[in-house]
Formats: sequence, C-alpha cells, structure tokens
Amino acid sequence: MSEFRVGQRYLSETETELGLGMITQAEGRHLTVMFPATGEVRLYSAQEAPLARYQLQVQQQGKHADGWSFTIQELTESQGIVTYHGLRDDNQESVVVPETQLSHQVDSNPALTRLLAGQADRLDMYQLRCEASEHLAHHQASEVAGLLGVRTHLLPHQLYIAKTVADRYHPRVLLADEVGLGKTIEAGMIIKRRLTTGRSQRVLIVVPESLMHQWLVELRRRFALNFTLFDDERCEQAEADSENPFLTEQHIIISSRFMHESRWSQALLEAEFDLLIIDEAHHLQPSAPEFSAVKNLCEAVPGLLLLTATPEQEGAEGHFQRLQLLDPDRFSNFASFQKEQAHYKELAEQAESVTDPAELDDLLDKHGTGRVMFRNRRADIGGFPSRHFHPVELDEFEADEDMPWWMEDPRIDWLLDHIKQNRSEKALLICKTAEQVLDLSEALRVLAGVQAATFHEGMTLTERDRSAAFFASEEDGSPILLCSEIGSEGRNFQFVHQLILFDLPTNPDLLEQRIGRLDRIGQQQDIDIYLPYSKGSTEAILLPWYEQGMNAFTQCNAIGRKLYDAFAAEIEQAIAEQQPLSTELLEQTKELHKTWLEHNREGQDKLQALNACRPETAEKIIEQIHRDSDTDTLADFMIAFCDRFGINNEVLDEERWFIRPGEHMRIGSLPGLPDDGITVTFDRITALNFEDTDFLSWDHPMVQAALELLTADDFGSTCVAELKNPAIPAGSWFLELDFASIVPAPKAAALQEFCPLKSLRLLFNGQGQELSAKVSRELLDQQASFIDKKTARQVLRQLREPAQKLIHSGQQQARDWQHSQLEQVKQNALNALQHEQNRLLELQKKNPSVRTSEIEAIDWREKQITSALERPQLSLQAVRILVNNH
Ligand SMILES: Nc1ncnc2c1ncn2[C@@H]1O[C@H](COP(=O)(O)OP(=O)(O)OP(=O)(O)O)[C@@H](O)[C@H]1O
Repeated sequence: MSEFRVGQRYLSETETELGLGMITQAEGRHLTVMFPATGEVRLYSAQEAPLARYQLQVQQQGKHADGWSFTIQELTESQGIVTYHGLRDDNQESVVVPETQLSHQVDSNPALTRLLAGQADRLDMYQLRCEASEHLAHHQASEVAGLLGVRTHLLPHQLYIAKTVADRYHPRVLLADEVGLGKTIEAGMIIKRRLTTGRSQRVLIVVPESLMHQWLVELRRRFALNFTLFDDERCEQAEADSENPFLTEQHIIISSRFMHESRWSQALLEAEFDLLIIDEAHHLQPSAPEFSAVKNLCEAVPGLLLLTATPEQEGAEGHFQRLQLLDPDRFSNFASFQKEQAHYKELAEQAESVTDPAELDDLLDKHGTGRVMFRNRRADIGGFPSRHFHPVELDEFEADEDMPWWMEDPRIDWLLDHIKQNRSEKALLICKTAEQVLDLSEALRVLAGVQAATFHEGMTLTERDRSAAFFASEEDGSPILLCSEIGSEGRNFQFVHQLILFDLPTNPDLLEQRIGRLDRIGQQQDIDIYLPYSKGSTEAILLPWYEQGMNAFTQCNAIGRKLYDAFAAEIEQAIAEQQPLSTELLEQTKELHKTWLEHNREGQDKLQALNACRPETAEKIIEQIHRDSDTDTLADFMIAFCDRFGINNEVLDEERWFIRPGEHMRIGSLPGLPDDGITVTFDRITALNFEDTDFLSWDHPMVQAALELLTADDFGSTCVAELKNPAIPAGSWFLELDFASIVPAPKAAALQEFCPLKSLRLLFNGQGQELSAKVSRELLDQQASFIDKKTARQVLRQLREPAQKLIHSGQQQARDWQHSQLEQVKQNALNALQHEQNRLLELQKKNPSVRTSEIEAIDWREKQITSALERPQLSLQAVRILVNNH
C-alpha cells in the first residue's frame, strides 16, 4: 500500500457501509480514519489496515461534498493527495476538486466501471456472487444473527437470556444463574450478538486475574471473538501510539485489580466503551476505597453486565448496592427494596395465573429485580448429577513447633492414602491459602514422590494456566490439583469428579463456589466431596452447621450467606473458643433454613424463574437458530468459495474438511485461515466433539469475509456468457443487472434489522424489454456456459454502447424501486420503534426500573434511521451479458 497521508480518501474493506473515509492522522504505526457519513472514527495499525484507496479515473463521475457531480478529465497528484480536474455535470463549468472535497457518500458502481473497461469474470464466479448477496441479505435479516455460530449446546435458559438482554437498547443487568450454569457463556452470546448487529462495538471485560486467560480462550473458542489482555506493561506500550492506551483496541479484558488502580481509571473512563462486563461482581465492595472509581466507570458505559452466582455472598446490602450500579434510580432505597420483598409471594401467585406472555412481561417488569436480574436454578433446569458427601473424622493432633505441620497432621496420611486408592481418578483439593498449597505440595513430594499441580495467587497467570493444563492432561497429568481459594471461583474443572475440602470457609457462598468447580454444565458423573478433618478442629465445629443446619454439601444453597449473617457472632465465638456449636443453634439454623427456603420458593424463586427463562420463547429461538443456520447451503457455498478462490479443501469425513491456502489463492489472506490450514465443520455437535475444529456458521469471521468479498469487492461483478437456446435467434443478447440498495448508517443504529441488504434483478433483451418476471436466473443458468476471455472482450466491445444505454434505463427503474422500498422500510421502522417506545413509556409509569436512557436511546435510533434513509445509495452490484449462440 502507498504511504498514508492526511486527507487521502479510503473505503473500509470490511465495513463498506461506513461510507468514504478520510485519514485524519497518520503518525507512527497507527492511522486514524474518520468516516463522516456515519460519524464513525477508526484506529488502524498502519501495516494491517483493511482499507482500499478510493481513486476515481478519467471519464468517471465524481461527487462534490456540496452535492454537485462532475465528469473527470484529468488527475494530478501532489504530496500523495489527488486532485480531479473536470466539468460540472449541471452547468459544464470547469472545476478543480481535491479529493478532500469529495462527497462522503459513494455511489459505487464498480461493475459498470469494469464492464466499460472490458473486464469480465468467469460464469461460476458471477453465480457465486449472486448467491452471496442472497446469503448476506438472509443473515442481516436473521433475528438470531450472532447466535448462529456459538460453539455450545443450545440450552434454552442461556439462549433466552442472551437474546432478551442482547436486544435491549442499553442492557444493564445482573446475570446471577447458580454457579456453573453458564453465565460466562450467556455473556459471550450477548457480546457476540451485539457486535454482530452493531449495537455494541467497544467492549471491556473485567475479571479476577485468575480467570483472564480462561475468558480469553472461551471467547475465542466458543464465539470466534478476539479480545486482548491489557495489563500495566501493555498499557505502557500502547501509550506510545495513543494518548489513551485503551483506544488502541476495540475488545479488551482487564483484571479487577487493574480496574481498581487509579493510574488508569481516568483513561478507562474516557475510552468510550459501550459495553462493560464485570465477572464475579460480588467482589465489588461498596465500602472499599476504590468503589467510587468503579461506580464512575459503570455510569460512563451505557451497557453493563454484572455476573455473579452468589449475589449475596457479601451480604444483602452489598447485593442491593450492586443493583444500584445497574440502575441508581430504580434501586434508591434499601429499606423499601426489602419491604417490597414481603409481597413477592402474592405477586408470584398472580404471575402464575397469567397466560398471556405480554401481560406476564408487564407484571414482572413492574416489580422487584424483574427486568434487571436473571437467575436460573439447577432445580428448574434439571439433569444435573448428584453430590455425595464423605466427611472423614480423624484423630486430634498437637502441632510440634519444631516440625513442619504436615509431618503430623493426620489429614496428610489420609490424603496420601486417598491418592493411592484412587489412582485412576483425578481430584481437586481446595484450601484457604497459598502457603497451605505450597506446604501440601512439599508434603506430597517428600512423603510420596507425588508431583502435584498447584494453583495459587503467588504464581503468574501463565504459571497458573500451565499448572491447570498439567492437571487436565489425561496421559501424564498430575493426579491432584492443589488450589488456594482463588481456584474456587470461575474455573472449569467439570472433568473431575472428586473434590477434597482441606478446610471449610465460614461463608457458605464460598463453599458453594468451591463445589461449583465440579458441579457445572458438562459434568458427566456424580460428584464425591471429601472433608478430612480432625476432632476439635474448626472444620469439626462448622461441619454440623453446614450439614445438619442447611444441607450445604449435597444441595445448592442460595440462602447460606443470610444464615451466616443471622448466626455470625455465635459461630465466630465458637471458633475462637474451639467449642462445638450448641444443639440449639443447629436447630435454629435448620428451622430458619426451612422457613426462608419455603418463603423464597413461594415468592422470589418463582418470580425469578419466570423472568430468567420462558421455555416457549426459548424453544422458538432454538428453532430459529436451526432454521437460519441452514448448514447444507452454507457448506455448499463455502466449498464453492474455496474452489473459486484457490483454497485447497480436503474432505476428512462426513462432517469435517481440512482447508488451507492454495498456491494460487486469489486473495492475500482470509480471517481465521492460517497458512498451515485448519480443520472446519459446519455441524455444531461435531464442533463440540472436536476441540481443534473450527465451527463455521454464517456468523463466523471467515464466512462473513467470504460474503463481503463477493458483495463489496469486484469478484464476479461482470460476466459474459454464452446461451444455447435454439428457440431464440442466434446472436440475440440479454443484459442481466443486479442493483443493491445500500443505506450507510451508524452501526449502533442497527438499521439492518429493518433494512437488510436488498437487491433488484432486471433482465433486458437487446430490444430493451424487461423480462425478469418471465425468465428466472436459474433458467438462464441452466442454459448458460462459459466463454473465454478473448471472446468476452470482443462481445463487450461490440455491445458496450447499447448495454450502457440499458444500464442507464435500468438505473432509473432501480431508483424508483429503491424509493418505494425505503418508504416501506421507513414506515416499518417508525412503527416498530414507536411501538417499543410507547410500551416502555407505559411501563415506566408503573415501574421505575425502566430507565429514561432506554427510551432516549430509541429516540436516538429513530433519528439516525430517518436521516440515513434520506441518503441512500444505489450500487450496480453485478452485470451479465448473455449472447445466444446455438
Ligand atoms: N451451552 C453450553 N454448551 C457447552 N458447554 C457449556 C454450555 N454452557 C456452559 N458450558 C460449560 O460449562 C461450564 C460452566 O459455564 P460457565 O463458566 O459459563 O458458568 P458460570 O455460571 O459462569 O460459572 P461460575 O458460576 O463458576 O462463574 C464451562 O466449562 C462452560 O464452557
């Protein structure tokens, strides 16, 4: 690519809908390009910018920013900037137009330019182009775009949440499914759908350090989403390219610790993210000094997803204050929030008798955490394995200060014996601290020669991931992973069936998190939970409270933290004095547990279940995903694409192909296709069974790039073919035209929902009669055959003038078609937006949880769509000339 200069005009190869861009900054390794038609600004790396230089040629028509057009007679260039000299079309005045003054809208007709230049493609490329434009239109119109290519089982509770939340204007919600039910997956689906539809563009994910890499990998593997990890070092490097380091990438993951560091908080605030995801959000502590920075960030970003399986882990008030982060107006008063909960039971009874989904929406929308919080439970989903609890009482022991504790602690003997007895089974051991992990590792090595994998806060991120991989490895992996408490959150260990609790936390939610490492989606077997403990230890004190008081080992327990709050003083005292808990306290815990559970079951749980998943709607979403995935068509299209573009493809089995760039690949590169090739499948189940196989769907970047190449680039845009039809005179000819109606609009307006790519096919015979209604493309395809380049060029030379006249007349018809079609789009869009706005306004009267910003966002979208529809473009996408030669 030539040297970039400020003022030069470029089209985005990947986002042509942005209109014509202008370089506004070209320093160092980055470029800033402004797209005035859509108001978007993009920052690219100068080396890999997906930009096509926009340069007009002599005899072509240009358009000035003031609206008039001119025909180019001469081009000059100075310091990289092209100046066009020509005549104005309206008054024939001579004009000199530097490229900086060109209109931001491009009425691109590359097909016409190529036809005039005598360029023609092969028939099969033309046919593929026509197919691609149909597929692109379907994908843009799909209500489940973005959800088609997720490499997951299609689970109703996840898809319901994903679609409901992703389609909100500015979603601000708490995803609080019970531990291990797929909150990360739901968040990934929401991100993918919003990025696909354009509703979000700049996404920031905040996670505990120990989960950064897992998120990065899950997003890549399950959603084909590429995020970048940012830490101090990365920010310092990025500062060289941009004043605000976060502006150098669109999709970023940072750690919670990093978010709290004041050094970057201002830059984060100013980085204009539009979607913020905070995982393990129960750690956001209102009493912590850094909370105000978090609050500011949550306020600055319009979309916010908080994720936690244990929202009340740090107490009910903390939960309320996190709800406040989502919507400070709705959750303004803790006391009235608590008061409201007293009426959940009546409300749930009322809700259960409602059959009309809209009415149910209305009812749930008005109360409690309705629109804001989504919580699915194992009990409602079903199909989870059982948990078996094995407490192992061991002798009391006195620590000898001269010896390491592990030389005498009876739990170590038990552990060694357990490992020996269960050689073929892996076990996850969780204890409180990193020191304990190190000691245990030493003990296993010294006493039994066992090389144990470890996971604790003293290790670097890479060391932790390496260690988790060593544990997971089936062949020569470690039989046990020794984890400190940081391993008890978020990590995926469902391939393990044995959990060893080396100690017990006092917070029941932490215990639930620990068990959740194994008891999560994908767990195939029952889970065995072991608790080796010595008589008289803290564990011996806590055990009956957990087991008899709330059955916490074998059942998921949402009210554990509340129970702890009720008895915290007594429990802490008993631990301090090393005395067992009284029978009375155990009885009280049991009673209270039963009462609260009952109370929740009748009220809150029912309401939350109704909000978290509507099975009928979820089934419809799944059906639609199956329908719109249309895998057979996709496979045919992609294989044909590979064949035409010189990408080798080899069938591996019924569902898998190996593809790699061929020696004569027609494009430099394709997103997601490495030089040494890749195995792909179009089948979801195959993709789930084969980790190393890429799942290609209409959402996949490689498929999207293929569609883009065939619709926005020149491939197949002009074609000359031969007809063999004895029923019509030899030498008669036909001109087939495909016009596309393009409406550039800001991505966030998601215009394609109302106005997916539309094309108009016209077919003229040599006498100028329009025959598209009588003669289909398929019929012509059956009779058409390839002709060589030389003959094609001769035909074009002969028919250039009459063809140009017909194209001109086709353009008039296409403009009329576009006009009426966009009128319809405008009506549909206005009706739908008005309807949505009225619904929210009505709701807001009854329920303050409907935020004004949501309603304003609809206003904004309406304005953008209306103004975009006033500036449509018409593009001649493809031209085919067919000459009869029977
Ligand atoms: N639909 C699905 N298809 C296949 N695997 C899934 C699906 N949903 C979740 N999983 C897997 O189940 C495990 C748990 O999912 P995930 O990590 O999203 O749960 P979570 O609710 O975020 O967990 P935690 O509460 O521990 O943070 C992960 O390994 C995930 O990849």
